[in-house]
Amino acid sequence: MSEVQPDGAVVSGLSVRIGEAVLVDDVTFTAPAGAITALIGPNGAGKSTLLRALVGAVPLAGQAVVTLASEELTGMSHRERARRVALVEQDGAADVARPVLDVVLLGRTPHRSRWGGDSPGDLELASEALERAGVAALAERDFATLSGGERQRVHLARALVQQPRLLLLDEPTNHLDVAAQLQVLRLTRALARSGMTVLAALHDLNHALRYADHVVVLAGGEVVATGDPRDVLTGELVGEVYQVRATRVQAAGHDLLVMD
Ligand SMILES: Nc1ncnc2c1ncn2[C@@H]1O[C@H](COP(=O)(O)OP(=O)(O)OP(=O)(O)O)[C@@H](O)[C@H]1O
Repeated sequence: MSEVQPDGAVVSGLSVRIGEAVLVDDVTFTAPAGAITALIGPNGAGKSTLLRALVGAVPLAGQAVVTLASEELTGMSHRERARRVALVEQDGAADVARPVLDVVLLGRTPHRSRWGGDSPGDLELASEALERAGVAALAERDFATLSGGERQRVHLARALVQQPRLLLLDEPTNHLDVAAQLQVLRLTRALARSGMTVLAALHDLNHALRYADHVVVLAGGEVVATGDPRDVLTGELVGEVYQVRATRVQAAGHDLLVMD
């Protein structure tokens, strides 16, 4: 499905410049609600920069407008935006010497009054998120002692308790073993099916083909294609964008890309 739904995210004319360098160049696309949009493109294409720009972590150049469910995100305070948008970064903070549960509860910060502590509802959300991310057994562990894959899933749990409408994932399967990759991709699909707008930078094009409903292809900071992954991710386009030989095949009932 790739038709535009009004309650998704609409990004229009988004650019990021640092000094003379144009990292993201006048990017326009839609991420439909209730769907996973895969953001793909070679190393250095601008994927992480774009995701960070959507949470206000890097300044925008020019006249960008970003709306989510018809509300304009650009111009919102950090706190207002954080109630609506969560980002799980590729290598989130690693050296936090606090129990995992406390790290996950940080996701409630934008919803809390300035002086409020953790409510029973917050604790319930945190334990549910730890369960869904497959790391409930780690709740009492010191976050700094976790493996890369465990940390990544705890960061995902933190993003879930933020209860975002728009979930941004930067390489969510990066440090994960194959079983954990599938668990995270299936969880992501379930979140999208429950109405969330998910925008995920993915390196594995076969994950994009299998799990994404919509794809945005970025190269050199520009959008070069958007649409249904099965239409967009042809051998020809992938070959051109990544400068490889790519062929689409069918195996075990799935579309697959084989690269050499
Ligand atoms: N502070 C900076 N100053 C100049 N260039 C930068 C800066 N930060 C990032 N870049 C460059 O911007 C480009 C986009 O980087 P970005 O991390 O967004 O790419 P990406 O698509 O996420 O890459 P990857 O797949 O390798 O994670 C890269 O060429 C990077 O070197």
